[in-house]
Amino acid sequence: MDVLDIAVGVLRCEEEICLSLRQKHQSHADHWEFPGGKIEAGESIDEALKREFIEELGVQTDNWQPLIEIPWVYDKKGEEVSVRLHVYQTYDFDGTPHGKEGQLVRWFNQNELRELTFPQANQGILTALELGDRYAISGRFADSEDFSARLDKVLSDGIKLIQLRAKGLDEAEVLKLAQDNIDAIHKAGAKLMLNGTPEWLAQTRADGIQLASNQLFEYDSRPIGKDKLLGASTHNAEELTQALKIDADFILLSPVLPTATHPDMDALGWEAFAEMVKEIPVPVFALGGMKTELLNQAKLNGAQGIAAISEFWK
Ligand SMILES: Nc1nc2c([nH]c(=O)n2[C@@H]2O[C@H](COP(=O)(O)OP(=O)(O)OP(=O)(O)O)[C@@H](O)[C@H]2O)c(=O)[nH]1
Repeated sequence: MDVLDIAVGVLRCEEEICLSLRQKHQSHADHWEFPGGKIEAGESIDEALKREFIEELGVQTDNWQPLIEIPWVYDKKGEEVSVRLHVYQTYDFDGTPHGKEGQLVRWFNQNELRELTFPQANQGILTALELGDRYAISGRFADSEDFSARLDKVLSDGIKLIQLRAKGLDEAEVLKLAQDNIDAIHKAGAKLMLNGTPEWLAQTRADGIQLASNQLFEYDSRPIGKDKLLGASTHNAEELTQALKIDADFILLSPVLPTATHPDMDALGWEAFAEMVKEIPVPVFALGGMKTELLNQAKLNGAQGIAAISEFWK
């Protein structure tokens, strides 16, 4: 099947994002979209974005940075159409965006986006915009006071996504840790993922659950509501497929590099990681041997960012 390569641009101004409403004669009529369009033969993604923003919105743009790449297959009047959305973002533009093709163009605050109707493939873009590029997983701690102190350090480092993982503790102890620390996490504008079950999640104000790879196969469909985040931990193609089947919002793929936490597992390496991520329409964090200085390399290989225990949990 031929794949249509589409350049998609997230134009940002402080907390706001510029969207266009698709018109009656287009597919996905009356859905909001990030402006963009098909990449023409011989054009780079950057050139396509600059051209589309002049043609559709009358603005000059620059400094486009990659956000996420989304492979998707749409059904168009009974025929399968395969697209690859190359999603980039920028804050750098000149002029006032307006609908040059008669379309409605509007700025929305980022936290209004979940209320709007988008083409289905855009779910991964919304998640990519909401999650940061560093995901801290809790490691060792002596007691609850020590946990809070280490968590404070993570938050003061500006990390916005944290997983509470405490394998030695029972349900009541994990839930208590979540309850005792959730206000500090939310105050810092961060989100808490529980390494646990949907039942645990229901008893807390945590923002989502992170399912271990073996848990993924306990479900045939998404085990929690859309108002919470579903993270899936994976190591191979089979687990990735299952993660998508149960509608995970984002994925951890590991081990990318050798890691002391799982010395028995072979590392994937960046090349295999990038190949696998290319097939995934939601954000994927690289895990295993990750260090802050590898963040750019992770992004170049298609990752949302890096996840780590020892690098972030000091
Ligand atoms: N520009 C843009 N396209 C998107 C988004 N999400 C998404 O699935 N797409 C899909 O990517 C394709 C965009 O192609 P286009 O903008 O050049 O073409 P078009 O509207 O004339 O396409 P059509 O032939 O599907 O009506 C469409 O199939 C569209 O549904 C998005 O946020 N922005």
